[in-house]
Amino acid sequence: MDLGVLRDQIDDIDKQIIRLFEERMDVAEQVARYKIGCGKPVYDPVRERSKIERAKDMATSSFNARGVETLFNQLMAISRVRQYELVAEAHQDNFGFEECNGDHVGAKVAFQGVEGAYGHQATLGYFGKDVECYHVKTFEDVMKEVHEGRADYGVLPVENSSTGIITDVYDLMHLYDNYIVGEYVVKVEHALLGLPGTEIDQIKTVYSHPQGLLQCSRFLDEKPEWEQVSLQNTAVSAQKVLVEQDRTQAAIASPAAAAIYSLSVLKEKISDNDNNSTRFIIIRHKKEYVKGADGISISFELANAHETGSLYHALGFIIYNSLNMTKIESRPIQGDKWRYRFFIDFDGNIGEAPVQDALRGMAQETINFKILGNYIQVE
Ligand SMILES: O=C(O)C(=O)C[C@]1(C(=O)O)C=C[C@@H](O)C=C1
Repeated sequence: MDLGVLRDQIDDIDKQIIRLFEERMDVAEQVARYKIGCGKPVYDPVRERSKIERAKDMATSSFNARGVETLFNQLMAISRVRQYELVAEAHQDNFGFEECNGDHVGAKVAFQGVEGAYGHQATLGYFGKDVECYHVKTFEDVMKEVHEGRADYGVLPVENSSTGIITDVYDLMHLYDNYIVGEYVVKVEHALLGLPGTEIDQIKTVYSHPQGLLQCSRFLDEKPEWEQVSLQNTAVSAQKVLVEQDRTQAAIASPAAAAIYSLSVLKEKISDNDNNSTRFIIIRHKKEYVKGADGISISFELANAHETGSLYHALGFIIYNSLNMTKIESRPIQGDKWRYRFFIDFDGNIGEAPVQDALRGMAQETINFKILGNYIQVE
């Protein structure tokens, strides 16, 4: 047996496959034009399922039947991507998002916590001083302030570099009709704060946001006798220590909070990770994006989540449009056991054709699809 001869045979077969593939794609384009004309959706799962069953039946072994299934799944996925491209050319649409200049002078901005919280730092860092900022109690309150129009913008933490995503905010982003218009990263430098004159040995109770306690777990592991109490916010914790005037209490919060609440820094830099940073999103009750926006966030659910390749197919629209996916998270869907909602970030601007094509494809082939926003990413 000669390898060269066998490879020549494979090359000949491949040539035929390529010719037939191109012929198939030509017909798929005609189907797309027909569908554009009558408004029929590109994706037809019933046709795809019956097509795959028939194709499998034509195979002569069970191994080949599985191969045919994979092959036809891919062929039809590629065919759909091309069809979506043609749909995008026929209907340029920004999914209701409008380009804006991002001017926010005089705007009202809501953040969660109290003055001196990391959310406050993010607000000042992103907007500067020419906005009117105020604080509310919970993340959901921020969502409501923005949704009901009392605030023009809201500021919410979504992710910490050491502990991962802030799950409550992810879940809320899906529930409220608000959109991400920007992001800001705050370097989190936790410190142990107490009343002036307090010795570390006197401490019995330490307050912080659950994330603050988690992010300083190595330091806290050395103090097993301390009671750890979670509060809404790091700055609320500092405020509590000031109000209660009890030297057995301490707070984990920022040095900025120490200055605001007249506390002393008993020990600085107690985070497990020196590079501890929190990413905040800036939200609005408007579908808008600034020129140069280069990051898109979306969320969706899969109708057939337990079918092999369903997530892969949804993500195929990002890959086939040569877009760079930067993040994927999943969250359980409340009340729906073992079902998940996916949150995906990828690079791009909503005005660009490949982005519109990917969005249109995913919107049609997933359920509860939402474009969460298009904004300028922070490195
Ligand atoms: O038959 C159609 O409606 C097509 O668009 C063609 C095709 C295919 O490539 O076979 C592509 C997408 C549909 O989901 C089903 C099948």
